[in-house]
Amino acid sequence: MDFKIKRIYSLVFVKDTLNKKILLGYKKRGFGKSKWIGLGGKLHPDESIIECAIREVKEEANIELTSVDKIGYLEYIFEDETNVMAVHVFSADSYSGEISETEEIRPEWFEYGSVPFDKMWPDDRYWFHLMLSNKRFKGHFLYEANLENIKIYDLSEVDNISDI
Ligand SMILES: CNc1ncnc2c1ncn2[C@@H]1O[C@H](COP(=O)(O)OP(=O)(O)OP(=O)(O)O)[C@@H](O)[C@H]1O
Repeated sequence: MDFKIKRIYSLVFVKDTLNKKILLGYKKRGFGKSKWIGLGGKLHPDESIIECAIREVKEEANIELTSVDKIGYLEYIFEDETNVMAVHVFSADSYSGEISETEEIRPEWFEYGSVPFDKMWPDDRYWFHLMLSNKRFKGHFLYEANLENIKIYDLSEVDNISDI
């Protein structure tokens, strides 16, 4: 039998909607090292996924989100791995404080048209346009064991947050 253990994560995209810019973080260590990613991380025991999103953004970029909107759900399966990553995706367009670099992440603003896909997780190319245009979506991606190639995937837009 093939048991999979689900690990739950938040993934937060802070947007400057006026200037059409998105905040990404250069991951300095750990899983996804040297990639540009959204902010976020593992759900801690006894916190909600929204609390997790807010905590991770504070830990990684030193800002306090004042609104978060749940916009997506993604599952990642890696060949030869027992863990499934279940990722709750959020967008946020208001915060307090000054964005600054932390031990784990170097945050930087990118114009919507200049997102560095070649230095990001390959699946981001599939759903980023949905996230940038405020669509809601869900999807599953099966990665080869090398963590570079996507073997199969599905992705769909959803109308309702409750369908995510
Ligand atoms: C495979 N394709 C992927 N595409 C897009 N984004 C991906 C991703 N895989 C992971 N992510 C995100 O990257 C962050 C890692 O978080 P990660 O560093 O592992 O968590 P956390 O900060 O809790 O860990 P440590 O405290 O360092 O152990 C987390 O937001 C997660 O959603």
